[in-house]
Amino acid sequence: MNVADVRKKSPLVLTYANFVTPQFVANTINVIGASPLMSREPKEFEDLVAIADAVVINTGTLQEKEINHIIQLSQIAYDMGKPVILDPVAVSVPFRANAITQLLKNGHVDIIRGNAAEIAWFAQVTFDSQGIDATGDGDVVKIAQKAAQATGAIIALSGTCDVVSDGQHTQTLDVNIQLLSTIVGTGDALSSTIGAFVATDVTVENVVSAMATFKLAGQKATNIVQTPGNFSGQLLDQLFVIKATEVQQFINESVKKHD
Ligand SMILES: Nc1ncnc2c1ncn2[C@@H]1O[C@H](COP(=O)(O)OP(=O)(O)OP(=O)(O)O)[C@@H](O)[C@H]1O
Ligand SMILES: Cc1ncsc1CCO
Ligand SMILES: [Mg+2]
Repeated sequence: MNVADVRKKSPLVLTYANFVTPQFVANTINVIGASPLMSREPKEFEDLVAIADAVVINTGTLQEKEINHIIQLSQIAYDMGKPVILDPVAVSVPFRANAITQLLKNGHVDIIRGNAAEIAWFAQVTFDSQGIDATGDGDVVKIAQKAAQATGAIIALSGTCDVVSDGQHTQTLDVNIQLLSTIVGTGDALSSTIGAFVATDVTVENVVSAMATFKLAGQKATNIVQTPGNFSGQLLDQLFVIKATEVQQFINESVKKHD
């Protein structure tokens, strides 16, 4: 889907959110024309997944007792035919690595969205990080392709250069918008935005469409404001008004295919 389709369909995105950024994530989903809902209560997962169009699992503040909950949530989504997007925050930290290993083994994930260091963990490539941030350097195209092949999921690697790969088809969007990395939660918001854009179909094209919409909104925001506090609000405003036609033009000009 493109952003016009998202506004028409208004998909309900169910997010198992961390406790740091749910307000920003919910607002992002709302302004693009989709419908946000957050829950961490297993007793209502069946009912919520039944009405959801996509399920996003963010493990940013996961606790041990919740590992089984996210596995259960991903299985319910799979059984009901709803796409699952995983945001594996700081996955290289041992407790998190163990939780995600269990989720991949016993649950089901369609798309993994993370920064370069997080995606490198799935590809078994060394990449420097500092907690939630990727700080290293590496071949992000190769990393995304390897991670897709290792997991069977579509990979959405974000950063200066965004990369989307299913292991065979790979597309990149290399546009530097420094202010996007100053707001904590832009990655979390992007993961849930991807949920909205793949609600009807899990495809590389739909993931690229979500990432391009987000990045172009960021670029337009930096033409208006140059500081993080104002940028955060302006990013939401630009996501609210962005047109599918201008995103398509941005994709035509800036997305490269590496097949
Ligand atoms: N230097 C950069 N230039 C351009 N875009 C960037 C840059 N850094 C991040 N982004 C964009 O910011 C958004 C969030 O990606 P990022 O890789 O920072 O996620 P993250 O590390 O998971 O963030 P968070 O943990 O704060 O949610 C994406 O749309 C990505 O394209
Ligand atoms: C700062 C932080 N800590 C755990 S989750 C999170 C938000 C970024 O994903
Ligand atoms: Mg993140």
